[in-house]
Amino acid sequence: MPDPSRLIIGTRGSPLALAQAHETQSRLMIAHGWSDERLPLEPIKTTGDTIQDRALSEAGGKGLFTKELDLALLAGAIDIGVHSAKDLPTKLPDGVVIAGYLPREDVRDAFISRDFKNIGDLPQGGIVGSASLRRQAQIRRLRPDLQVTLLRGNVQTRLAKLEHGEVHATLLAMAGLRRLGLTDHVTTILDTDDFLPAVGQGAIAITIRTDDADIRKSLGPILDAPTGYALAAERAFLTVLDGSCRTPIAGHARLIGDQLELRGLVLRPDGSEALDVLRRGAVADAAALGREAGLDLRGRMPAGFLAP
Ligand SMILES: NCc1[nH]cc(CCC(=O)O)c1CC(=O)O
Repeated sequence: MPDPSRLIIGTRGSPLALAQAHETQSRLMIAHGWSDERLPLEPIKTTGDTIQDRALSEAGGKGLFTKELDLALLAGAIDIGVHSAKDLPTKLPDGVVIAGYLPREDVRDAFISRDFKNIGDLPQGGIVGSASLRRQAQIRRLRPDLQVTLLRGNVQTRLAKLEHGEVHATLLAMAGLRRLGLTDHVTTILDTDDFLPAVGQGAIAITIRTDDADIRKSLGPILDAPTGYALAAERAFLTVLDGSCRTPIAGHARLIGDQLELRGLVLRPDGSEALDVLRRGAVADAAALGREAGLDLRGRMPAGFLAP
């Protein structure tokens, strides 16, 4: 086993990002018996962290959260990047690859409200806050009468805005709430059959320099193979459909025995139309499964379905 004197963990500075970096750090400490001094955290501010006034889909999308970490990795300022897999673009810069994923957390979304039990219980014309096109479109699909407003900021900020009555309800990933110890706020957990998560939701991806065999080896014991298969299918699915980050897309794969099952969904932003796909296949063909599911959906889409 390679034994670097230090393995620098790059992370964003948000509370959720730091929680994920700490989880990575403690898994490495346990796996190798290393001290935390050998696994320093290096918080890095990203462009995405500084944009608060617009939807990120307008400002340039997912890469805004990862570019600075990619550059730090390539410059050798950090040895690994810890990311929410959900926020990682399908295409990473040359020289950066995903080494793998930590065991996946809860993939589901949570409905959170002070006064109402679930989406169906919200009053006519009620206000739901979410910055996610996927959540906005699925809410509109279920309840065309609701008003959906942009609710940005980190998880704690959004919960505070809900508390102050800015919106009747919001949706957040269970994974983030669990990692932050905030599950007390959850009103109802939404089943994946009713509300499909984002590709990668609940998974932590670790990026490395492509040629860094030693670091890759050090990560081996903490990476989770089943999560890797599911994410290979989901990310291949997203890659086929990823013409625009303004298209609401959802996708979730899970292992059933040695089979992988993938559900995918694309919607019009106003929720007026949705197309879904369900595929099963061998784990070994995870990426092909995802690609075929994406191509299937693409073939069924009416012209103009994918936002430009
Ligand atoms: N885009 C923000 C983001 N990125 C990852 C998570 C939560 C953790 C996860 O989904 O893995 C969140 C917050 C949320 O969607 O509630």
